[in-house]
Amino acid sequence: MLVGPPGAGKTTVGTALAQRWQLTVRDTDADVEATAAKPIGEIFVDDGEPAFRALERDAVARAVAEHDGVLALGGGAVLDEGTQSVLAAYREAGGVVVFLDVTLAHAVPRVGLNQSRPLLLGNPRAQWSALMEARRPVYNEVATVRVLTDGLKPAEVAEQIERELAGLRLAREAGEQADD
Ligand SMILES: Nc1ncnc2c1ncn2[C@@H]1O[C@H](COP(=O)(O)OP(=O)(O)OP(=O)(O)O)[C@@H](O)[C@H]1O
Ligand SMILES: O=C(O)C1=C[C@@H](O)[C@@H](O)[C@H](O)C1
Ligand SMILES: [Mg+2]
Repeated sequence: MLVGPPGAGKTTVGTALAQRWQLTVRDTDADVEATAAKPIGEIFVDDGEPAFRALERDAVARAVAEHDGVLALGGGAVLDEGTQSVLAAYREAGGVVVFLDVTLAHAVPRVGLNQSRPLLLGNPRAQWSALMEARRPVYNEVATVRVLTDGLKPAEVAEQIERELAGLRLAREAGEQADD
């Protein structure tokens, strides 16, 4: 499962990982849009952020229950307490949550002025910065591992995630042997 701020590359890297591992990727933003039958920007304008967050909460719970593959979460999904419990259960069951990290200087060119991110409208730089300052502790809290994506191509991020997963697997196996 990939979490992180807008522009971290959750959708892009999630797709790359799914291709590498011959799995499918599920993106909760796409699920919310399918449920609402309109783009995220329109949900925010027509129905407001609380309505979007309620759809997102359900989308994450359904995705975790139904999908056995790569999961990319919407950037703000982890703020919801119900979702935090779902993620805790996911980790408890052996699922790995990866915090795709990125700094402002690298995130802004990636998100650009794209109108599809309603929370960044106006001043994307200031909005992204404020949002990340508030969320960074939450991303760290819910994640099993953190991967800094600055200066890395999506394929290189995917390789770094594979290395982190291999390290985790070794640590878990060593822990199991120590328990025996
Ligand atoms: N490591 C990277 N290096 C350069 N560009 C990247 C990288 N990862 C993603 N991008 C580009 O940045 C843009 C945003 O990426 P993406 O949509 O995957 O981010 P996201 O984390 O899913 O954002 P959101 O939270 O808004 O869904 C895309 O144009 C993508 O091609
Ligand atoms: O960071 C956020 O709060 C968001 C990120 C996107 O993935 C979308 O879920 C939406 O634009 C809100
Ligand atoms: Mg995305």
